[in-house]
Amino acid sequence: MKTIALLPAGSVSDEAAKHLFAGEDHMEWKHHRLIADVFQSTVNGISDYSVIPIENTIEGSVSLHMDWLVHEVDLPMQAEWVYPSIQNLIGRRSELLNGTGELDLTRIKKVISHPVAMAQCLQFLRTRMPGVETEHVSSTAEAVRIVRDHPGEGIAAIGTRIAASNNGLDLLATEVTDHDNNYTRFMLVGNEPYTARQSDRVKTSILVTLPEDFPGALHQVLSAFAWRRINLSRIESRPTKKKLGNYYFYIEIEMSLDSVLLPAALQEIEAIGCQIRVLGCYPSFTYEQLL
Ligand SMILES: O=C(O)C(=O)Cc1ccccc1
Repeated sequence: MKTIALLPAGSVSDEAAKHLFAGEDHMEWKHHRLIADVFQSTVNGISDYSVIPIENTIEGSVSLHMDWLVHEVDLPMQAEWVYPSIQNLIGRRSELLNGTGELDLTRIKKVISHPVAMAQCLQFLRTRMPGVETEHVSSTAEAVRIVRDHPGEGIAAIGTRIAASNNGLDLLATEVTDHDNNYTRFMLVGNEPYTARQSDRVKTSILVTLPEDFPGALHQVLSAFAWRRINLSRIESRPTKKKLGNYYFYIEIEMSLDSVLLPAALQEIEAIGCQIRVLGCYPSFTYEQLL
């Protein structure tokens, strides 16, 4: 049996996780309100894996979660997959009717949601509810729960269909994300390899800290991959949190650590004085692969 820690039932993470483990029996789901508690559950051995949203088509990196993976916990990455998030505006229809019985979204005083979900719907909010107050909460599922528990206060949530139905609320508007092709990338982290499915695409994620006072160090790092024709799918700089102006680079490599080429490239990078931390080597799944 596998135990998975994740955000609450009805969150996008919940939908996405069911998708990765579709067809698996004997799963136990441990839902947590806060992403910190999701991580902690796996660190403490209460769950085998944590499900972490790490990147979104519109918002880019979910920096808070990436930083947790780097600074707060040491849990290897075991699988990544993408999932389309479809967001909806959720509330109580009966509280928002105008004199002629029509739904009037401008009666909504405040919209609450997870910051990534909110960012996906900003245009919608701006055009349909100009000037509406917005507030971030820990997940879309939590937002819907708050709306359920505060009737008559003019609050609506952005969240999933399933969360609306779980909480007996109405879909005030469906599919309210500003762009189609709105995907979120999720990472499964934990101490055991993920073996439920195989993918022919295997990636390796590393953190590279450059030596100080070494002009052109980043160029050398990149060239170690370039001349071997190793493809990189992401490179991002993040503060080390130790000194202002010090950064590490998060790099995703389209190659397994078991290959001949990649360990050689990493050795070359270490030889110029860089520090490397391998965050994981894992299968990568597209949405279609998991259908
Ligand atoms: O809040 C949720 O439902 C989450 O799982 C986080 C999230 C929010 C929006 C897109 C993807 C993940």
